[in-house]
Amino acid sequence: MKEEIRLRPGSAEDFPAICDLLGTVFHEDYSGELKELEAGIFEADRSLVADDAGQVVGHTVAFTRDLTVPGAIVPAAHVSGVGVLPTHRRQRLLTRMMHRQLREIADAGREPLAVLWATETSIYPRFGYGPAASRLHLNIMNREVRLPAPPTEQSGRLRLVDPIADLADLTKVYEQLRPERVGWSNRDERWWNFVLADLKDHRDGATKRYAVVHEGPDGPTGYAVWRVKHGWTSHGPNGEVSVREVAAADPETYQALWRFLLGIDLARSVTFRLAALDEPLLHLVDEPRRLGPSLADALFIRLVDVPRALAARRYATAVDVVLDVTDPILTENTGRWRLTGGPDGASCARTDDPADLACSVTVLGSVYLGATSFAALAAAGRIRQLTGNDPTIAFGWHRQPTPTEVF
Ligand SMILES: CC(=O)SCCNC(=O)CCNC(=O)[C@H](O)C(C)(C)COP(=O)(O)OP(=O)(O)OC[C@H]1O[C@@H](n2cnc3c(N)ncnc32)[C@H](O)[C@@H]1OP(=O)(O)O
Repeated sequence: MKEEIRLRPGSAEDFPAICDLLGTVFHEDYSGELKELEAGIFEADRSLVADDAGQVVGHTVAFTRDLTVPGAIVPAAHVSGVGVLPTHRRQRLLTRMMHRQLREIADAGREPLAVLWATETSIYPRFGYGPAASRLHLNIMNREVRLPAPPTEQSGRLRLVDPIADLADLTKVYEQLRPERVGWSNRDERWWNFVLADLKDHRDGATKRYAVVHEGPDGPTGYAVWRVKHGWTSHGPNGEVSVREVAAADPETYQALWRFLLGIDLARSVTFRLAALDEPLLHLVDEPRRLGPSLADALFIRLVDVPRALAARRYATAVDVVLDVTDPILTENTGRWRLTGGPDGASCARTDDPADLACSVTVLGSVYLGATSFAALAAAGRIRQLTGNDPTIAFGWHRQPTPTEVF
């Protein structure tokens, strides 16, 4: 009789087989540079493999990182590297791996949240992950948009740097901004290397990565990272600038960086895949239409420990609401929870009081970052509002999340 496929913790010895599996499921070559890069962030003790008689046929990993949420930085399991071999699909291996991984995260007790990027939007809501942050993909006709003229008295200047050699400047800015930027993850040296990696296979004929730092009187106030793909048509130059990341501490820096990126010579388009839904550039150029925005999903959030997660973030206004939550996987989350709090903090505890609204744990994931409203989900029939006590405003936040990296 065939043995059941068993789930077991991964180990350093499994790493080559895991890379082979990721290469097969993501249709990418996971040998060479990419394998080395993955090795730098691999957490063997948080990887989970499906083992079919000694063959790795499924995998997932949870990276140990923190995530900025409204008003706080919270430990969040960053789930990634999910795949099942084509020969083993639709046999519930993903389902088993997701259930086990969530149970392990919950039992370890470090992280009240899990977060991921999905290859297909429909995969993860069934496991309690709600789409919590969207992004804009900008495809900018750079010659068709104008920014306001720069101020005559500029306090800063731009300096071309090497993204790796001058990492200290980028890190300084990133760390200064991170507490306020919902959707940002902490980056130690390993993660900076991962994010800024410049694999030849990923360049698609473009240049290496460049970076520019905006230097103010007291040090760096922002940076941008990009590359350019050379292009030429019968009309002349047709280069494409591909922006990886822009971070700016103030409006002058933001304008200076975008003026620079949109003005790169010999380029006729600028793409930026990780713009926020309320990206300030939309309010800066004279022709926002020419930014060519299209909507895409970004972060999915899973509340692993509902009361701890709800108490960890802050709320835009005072809130006192009883939520009736359903969680078929981590059943300890199921039941009624009273959330009280506001802009200075919150607490959440079990209650027998009647509920103001009833929803799934997936819905709580969707509203957690303040980007999706309870009211919109109620209008879609995803929430049952049972009383007039509607927490939509309290759960909102003044800025949309700004996802900065796909992990
Ligand atoms: C965070 C990340 O790493 S995202 C990366 C996800 N990985 C990929 O996209 C790589 C390519 N795909 C795969 O490796 C696999 O198809 C997986 C991992 C997505 C699914 O693995 P499986 O073991 O086949 O999933 P499983 O059998 O547990 O299916 C569970 C349910 O999800 C559904 N489902 C599975 N894959 C998909 C998909 N790609 N799109 C939509 N629904 C899906 C199944 O239909 C099933 O639904 P049901 O419970 O109603 O019957």
